[in-house]
Amino acid sequence: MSAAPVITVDGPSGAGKGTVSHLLAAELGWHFLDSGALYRVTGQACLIEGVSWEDEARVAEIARGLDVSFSAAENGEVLVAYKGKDVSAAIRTEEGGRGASTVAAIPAVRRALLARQRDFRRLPGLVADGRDMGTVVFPDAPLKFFLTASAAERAERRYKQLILKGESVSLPRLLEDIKERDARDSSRAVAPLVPAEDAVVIDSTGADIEQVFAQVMKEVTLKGII
Ligand SMILES: Nc1ncnc2c1ncn2[C@@H]1O[C@H](COP(=O)(O)OP(=O)(O)O)[C@@H](O)[C@H]1O
Ligand SMILES: Nc1ccn([C@@H]2O[C@H](COP(=O)(O)OP(=O)(O)O)[C@@H](O)[C@H]2O)c(=O)n1
Repeated sequence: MSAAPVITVDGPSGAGKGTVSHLLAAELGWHFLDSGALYRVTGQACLIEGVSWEDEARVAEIARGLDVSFSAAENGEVLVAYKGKDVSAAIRTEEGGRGASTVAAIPAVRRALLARQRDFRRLPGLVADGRDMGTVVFPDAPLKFFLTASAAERAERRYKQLILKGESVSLPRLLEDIKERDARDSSRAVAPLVPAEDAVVIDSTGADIEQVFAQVMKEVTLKGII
């Protein structure tokens, strides 16, 4: 039997990857991989276990043995647990994002999480959201997207999202954070954030979710996936 098909959705923070990937997985009835959540849980596990994000050997050890589980809440939201304890809210904070991008720069951490990500590939198909889904984890995916938008617009989207969750955040600080994270993700030696050569690049600056999703569905149809 041939491997299940994969559609990859990569791009920087706040580009709309999670939103578009969820919509696409629901539309196709496919599985969904939130690879960022694995890096976020690794960062969170370090905080819980008292391991510094900079201690590469110990962080890699945590990633190798990561006791993480995903389940669906009654309201349809995805619950993420570490050692059986709900960490869904903690991993989505600004600090959670910083931790994730710090531990994600450690090559041994990326190696440790590779097989775990590939295990999500199951029939009828997988939508995979991340930074290196199309370049490293699923290079043979038949359809790859790279979503992007200006840093200012992505910071504003993130600002609204965190304010709605009741976090007190400042827009200038978020913009700095996004630029810092872009630089760290793009310049790291292993699996840097770059579009795959065969990716469809969509810049959503000034476009709303419906417009972006329509563009994505057009490509899905062109590829004959539906
Ligand atoms: N094209 C868009 N226009 C406006 N807001 C968007 C768009 N795409 C996503 N958003 C909003 O921006 C925020 C970040 O989107 P998200 O999908 O979490 O991005 P990513 O997964 O790339 O970090 C969410 O609140 C989402 O509703
Ligand atoms: N495939 C992936 C996914 C996330 N990451 C890292 O994990 C961090 C958090 O990822 P995310 O997708 O949850 O974050 P957002 O794009 O939603 O801000 C990113 O800043 C990346 O540094 C990665 O390196 N590779």
